[in-house]
Amino acid sequence: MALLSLTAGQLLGAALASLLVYTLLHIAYNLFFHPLRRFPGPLLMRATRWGYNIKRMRGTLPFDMLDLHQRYGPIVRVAPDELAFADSRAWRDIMGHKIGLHSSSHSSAAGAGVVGGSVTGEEFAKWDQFYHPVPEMPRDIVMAGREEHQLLRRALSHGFSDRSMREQQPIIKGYVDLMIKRLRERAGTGEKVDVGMWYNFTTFDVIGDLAFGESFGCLENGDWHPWVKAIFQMARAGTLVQNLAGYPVLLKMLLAMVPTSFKEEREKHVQMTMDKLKRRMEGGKERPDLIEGLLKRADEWGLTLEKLQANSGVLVIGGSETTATLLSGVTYLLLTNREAMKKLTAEIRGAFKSEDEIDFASVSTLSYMLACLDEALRMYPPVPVGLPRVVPKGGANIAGTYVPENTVVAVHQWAMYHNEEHFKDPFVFHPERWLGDPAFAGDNKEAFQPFHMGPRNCIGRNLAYIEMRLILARVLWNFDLQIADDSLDWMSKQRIFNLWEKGQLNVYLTPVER
Ligand code: HEM
Repeated sequence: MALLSLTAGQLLGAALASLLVYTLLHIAYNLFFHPLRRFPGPLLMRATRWGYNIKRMRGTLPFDMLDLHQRYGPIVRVAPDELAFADSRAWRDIMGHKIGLHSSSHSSAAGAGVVGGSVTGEEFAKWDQFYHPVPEMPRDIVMAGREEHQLLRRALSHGFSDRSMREQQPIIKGYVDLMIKRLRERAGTGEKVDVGMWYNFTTFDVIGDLAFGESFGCLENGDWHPWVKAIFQMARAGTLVQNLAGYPVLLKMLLAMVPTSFKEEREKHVQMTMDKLKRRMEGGKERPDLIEGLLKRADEWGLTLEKLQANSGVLVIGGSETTATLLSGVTYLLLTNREAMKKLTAEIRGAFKSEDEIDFASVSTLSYMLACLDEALRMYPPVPVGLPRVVPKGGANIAGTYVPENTVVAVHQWAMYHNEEHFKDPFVFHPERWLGDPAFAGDNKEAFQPFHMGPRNCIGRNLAYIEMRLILARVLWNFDLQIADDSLDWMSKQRIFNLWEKGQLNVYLTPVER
């Protein structure tokens, strides 16, 4: 027995020693022989991916990226095989690589022009360890490979066209009406209201309806739907899964440790969305929503219900949390910049004679509001992290620098937009910078790509703008807002686990008497 345990002990020792030697050799390779060895970065990040992973787990990665760029310059080696770029040329080089396509403009149909474009060169693939860390999960449009992506994008683009959006107006307006009604019930009572939560309820109900044919009932019930709640609960766990994606054995062990109750809960949610989708399908294919285009092609392409459900789900996550985040951000920034709030309130209240006049077309004429939204997108980008791509075979030139194939590359939005190289007074809310104020003539607007560019840019960009404009206009038409003391440092105390961990944004609402 003693001999056996000694042998086992020796075996364990040998295994540990081999692991140690392997790790040291690996670190030595990363530091002295790796093709990226000439790029600057902190020792721990160049030596192992754990430097990066720890920052991600702490929820500070996007902020740390700014420090790293300030210390090491516009290209930083943030992991042995990964570079971060703070040079605006990198957007086009990474996202629009060798592709004769343009980034969408405010007036283009949700980037739909990109859909019809022809891809002539090698696209930078999305990095699976970030986008698809659990191989068993079905791929949706965001994580699909190039060919599948093109098909899905073409089918979905129909629902994002100007015409579809006009037809969706009554659906969206219905939820905004309900949001205002709910806020009115709570306004003027002296009770503070978590306005961020109400924005989330509204955008989830809107996109839930447009993607699944039914809302989540958040506004109706004044409460989070479990499916929506689960997204936030998953955010932190998601970063852990991403960190372990490079270690399949550890990842399997982690996934095996997930409690059965949690798995059951997840199954329940999947089933619930499947049921919603089935009801949507039974209602017929013709409905001016976001999923109609895909349903029409489902039979022809042999799309499974699972695939349809994954794509509806990603529309909800991609389209709701982002929009609600920006609405919370712009509200906070206006509440803490009284002059801007005064100007915007005057613009909205001076533009309309009655609330009925506030619609898709009329809100699009409010230029100060657009500047406020853009400035909020700069200071509080809903996608603050860098979304990693992989350099294709043969390598590529990015921002004037040759980068070898298989390198993971990303532009980190929050860090890019708070960099003085690109924006004057980056930590101050200045909507005027988007209105041609000469004081900001030196700003580098090319650096600003909150919806990304190229064939995989945000398909919902125009929908997002219209929704944000409509909701903000209606809120400021109806209420005077004052921030509650416990939310004064709302923005500065947040951390980021892919998504902003927003916390409550408490305000006092006073109905405007007319
Ligand atoms: C302020 C709001 C929004 C922001 C900042 C935003 C940002 C982005 C970004 C940065 C991407 C690129 C993701 C990547 O490279 O992997 C993206 C993709 C996408 N967004 Fe948005 N988004 C917003 C609103 C919306 C809305 C309202 C929808 C509609 C449901 C939507 C649906 C999508 C979809 C489906 C994709 C994937 C497109 C593709 O891969 O072809 N987004 N978004």
